[in-house]
Formats: sequence, C-alpha cells, structure tokens
Amino acid sequence: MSAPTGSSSPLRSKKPRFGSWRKGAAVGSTADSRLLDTPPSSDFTHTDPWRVMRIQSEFVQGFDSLAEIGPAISVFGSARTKPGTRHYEMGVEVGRRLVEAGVAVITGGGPGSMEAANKGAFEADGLSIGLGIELPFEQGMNQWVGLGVDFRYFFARKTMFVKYAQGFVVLPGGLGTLDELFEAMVLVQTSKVTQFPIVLVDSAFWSPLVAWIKDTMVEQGLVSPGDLDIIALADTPEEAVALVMAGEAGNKVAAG
Ligand SMILES: CC(C)=CCNc1ncnc2c1ncn2[C@@H]1O[C@H](COP(=O)(O)O)[C@@H](O)[C@H]1O
Repeated sequence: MSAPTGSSSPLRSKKPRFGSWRKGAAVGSTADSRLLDTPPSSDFTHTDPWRVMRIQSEFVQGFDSLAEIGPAISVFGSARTKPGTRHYEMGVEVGRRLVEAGVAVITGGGPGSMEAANKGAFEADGLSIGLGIELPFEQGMNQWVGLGVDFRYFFARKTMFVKYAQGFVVLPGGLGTLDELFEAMVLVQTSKVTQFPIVLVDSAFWSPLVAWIKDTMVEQGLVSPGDLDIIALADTPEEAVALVMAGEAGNKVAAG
C-alpha cells in the first residue's frame, strides 16, 4: 500500500474513491477532519448533507412512534374551521365514529378540522394521533392529541399519513387538504398503494371539483374515467365512516 503523498497541490490529482466528486475540486480537508473539527458556528446544520440526516431522523422517529398504533384512518380538513360550525361538528363526529369502529385517528395535529377529529377520537377514549408540522407561524399541537409526533418536512409527514393508515377521510379544506387528497389519489392511480379508500365528506362542497375532473380532465383524456372511482362522496360522518371502513373507493381494480 502506498503512503500518503503529502502533496500540497490544491487540486486532486486522482479520482477520489468514495461518493461523488468534481474534477479539479479543492482539497484541504477530509471527511474525518470535518467531523472532528469544532466548526466555527452551527451553520453546518443548514447544509444539504446535514439536512439528509435530519430528514432521515424524521423518518426513523415517525416509524418508531407509529409502528405499534394498529389500524388507523387519517382525517384531513381545513386548519381554519371554527369550533361550533357544521364542518367542525362533522369532524368531531368522524373522529368519534372511527374510534367506535375500532381504529385510531391520525390528523395533522393542528387547529380546525384536525382538532375536531382529534377531539372526537379523544373523547371516545380512542387513540388520537397528531402529526404536527413546523410552520413559520407557531401553532403547536391541538389539545386533543394523545400521541404527537412533530415534523420539519411536509414530505416525511405525508409518508406517515399514508403508511400508518388504511384509508383517508377528507373534510372540506383548502390547499393543504387538496395536497393530501391528491397525493393519495396519485398513489392509488399509480398502484403505489393498491387498496386505499378515500372518502370526501360533504358532497355539496366536493361535487364541483369532482365535476371539473370529470368534465374537463376526463373529457380531455388527461385522466381515465375509472380514476374517479378512487374517491367516494359522503354526506354525513356516519356514511363516511361506513364507506371508509368497508374499504369503498380507493381500489385500483375498481379504478381500472
Ligand atoms: C390557521 C392555519 C393556517 C394554521 C396552520 N396550521 C397547521 N397545522 C397543522 N397542519 C396544517 C396546518 N395548516 C395546514 N396543515 C395541513 O394541511 C391541511 C389543512 O390545510 P388547509 O387549511 O386545507 O389549507 C391539514 O390536513 C394539515 O395536514
């Protein structure tokens, strides 16, 4: 084995053996020295390689915290729904009925419809889970969360919503709700998950969106007609919970 050359050349003379490399990149530090040196500040925590570790730790923490929860349904809906409104009360009833049907309830842990579903689950003595997200404006987990996990990254959190639930119930909401809904629809459409019921509550709210998918997207050949079978519409919490527990919709076979 040859000894280190001790060359003072600022450029690498040989192709490095590990990981990726860039021709002509300056040397002067090694992985070991970067690990062992005390950095002048904590700025290193904002570099992408460091972020990978954080992202990895979010997945590990999520998997670790949720592995034992048993059957669960994720409930989504607006962060802005006010207590006492019809949609809030629907959320409470969805949470309660899911627990009565024997499953845990997972939400985003925030206010509005998330809080409502957690409240219903908590008050029914069920497992009420909140997967919180760090946001620029501090919000914190709602008071009805029994098991909480905090995330920095939306995409890590979204993996948990799907991985640890057997279906979604979606209450009326805004962009965040649509993001979660469409992610699940694409996972079913592309057979990344093969059987995953997705039930939308309040058909008056959702019908215009469904009609647009049908009349515009299907019409222009952008989605197949069968893709609409991925979702089911319900008008009451009772109907929504019955549909999601029966595994209605979200079935790739049905979606053709
Ligand atoms: C009042 C306000 C904006 C609070 C934000 N606080 C939040 N806390 C936790 N999850 C959230 C929050 N905002 C959006 N989300 C995510 O996006 C969905 C709701 O977004 P939206 O209100 O429909 O678009 C929720 O299901 C949740 O997973």
